[in-house]
Amino acid sequence: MAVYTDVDDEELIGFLRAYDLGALLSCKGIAEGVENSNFYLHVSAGSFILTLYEKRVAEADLPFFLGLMEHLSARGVTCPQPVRDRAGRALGRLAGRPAVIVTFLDGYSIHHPEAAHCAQLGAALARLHLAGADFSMRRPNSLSVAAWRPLYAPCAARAGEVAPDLGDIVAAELDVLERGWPRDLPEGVIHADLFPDNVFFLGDQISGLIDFYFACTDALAYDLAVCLNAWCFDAAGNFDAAKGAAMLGAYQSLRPLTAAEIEAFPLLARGAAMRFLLTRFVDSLDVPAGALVRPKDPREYLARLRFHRGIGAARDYGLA
Ligand SMILES: Nc1ncnc2c1ncn2[C@@H]1O[C@H](COP(=O)(O)OP(=O)(O)OP(=O)(O)O)[C@@H](O)[C@H]1O
Ligand SMILES: N[C@@H](CCO)C(=O)O
Repeated sequence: MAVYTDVDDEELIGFLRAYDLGALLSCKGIAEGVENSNFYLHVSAGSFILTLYEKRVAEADLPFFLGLMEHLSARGVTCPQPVRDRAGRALGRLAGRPAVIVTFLDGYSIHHPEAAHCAQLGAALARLHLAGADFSMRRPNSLSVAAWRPLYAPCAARAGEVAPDLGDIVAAELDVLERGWPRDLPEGVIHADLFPDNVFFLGDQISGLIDFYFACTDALAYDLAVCLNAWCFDAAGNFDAAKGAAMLGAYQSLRPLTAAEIEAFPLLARGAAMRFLLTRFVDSLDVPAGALVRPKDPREYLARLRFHRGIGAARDYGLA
């Protein structure tokens, strides 16, 4: 997260009056993340996270995200829980933005995951998919293939600011992805942004998952492709086959992929790289003045996309 919207102490104290959390002790902005404004909230009742939702989160989608966190937690997936006010409402309004208080999770994220962390993540992702199977709400993926061209088009003229060949690669790649994107793979609830900074560890075990604000109903294997991109490449953009095998193997030990998912995987991996390349590119052109945020580098995902374009078949990822 980040801080795009400042919260005035008086207003926060007024906001907290609706809750049974006691007095405000401190509230500090969190620099990590890029999407929403987040604060460590310390009140008499303990430590919490206060989130103000920013541009990419539609207020109408919040019941899906909050309901999903409650659903998954009830099925053994450790994730933040929305705190309800005395009237039973989880969603409030603060500093002109939709706002929610969620429980604080102990743990720390691993910035340079090893193969063992990737295996843990693969298993955690499969458990999330299985736990989400009976979640009754649906939310289409608003950042899937149909969204990429409209996201890119207004910024296309500035592609050369990131890399000389970015414009050519994106143009060619969008055609391929739009033409071949698989439509009939097994679907369910996906996290869609399960990067290392959204996974907490205690010791060598995953202790919790956070940041469900891109969660949606989409192909389960696409979620795995997002994670492969986020966890199994080194800083120079080289694929680490051992990490890939660890993640894919652990996932499949709990939820084996179908033949169609395996066949589609190379294209899903290209699409996942494209999604993060584009949001990073667009965000890098428009950092709000005064925001506490460290924008993420689109070139990391250009390197991944280049790698995936050279892949012949799923077996090159270690999938048979
Ligand atoms: N429930 C929580 N418990 C403890 N820490 C949390 C919790 N939620 C968020 N944080 C802290 O806030 C930081 C930012 O949160 P988060 O990743 O959800 O933000 P975001 O802007 O949505 O980020 P992203 O760029 O991953 O989309 C996390 O890295 C973590 O340090
Ligand atoms: N996880 C994303 C940021 C949130 O969408 C990225 O690293 O680009």
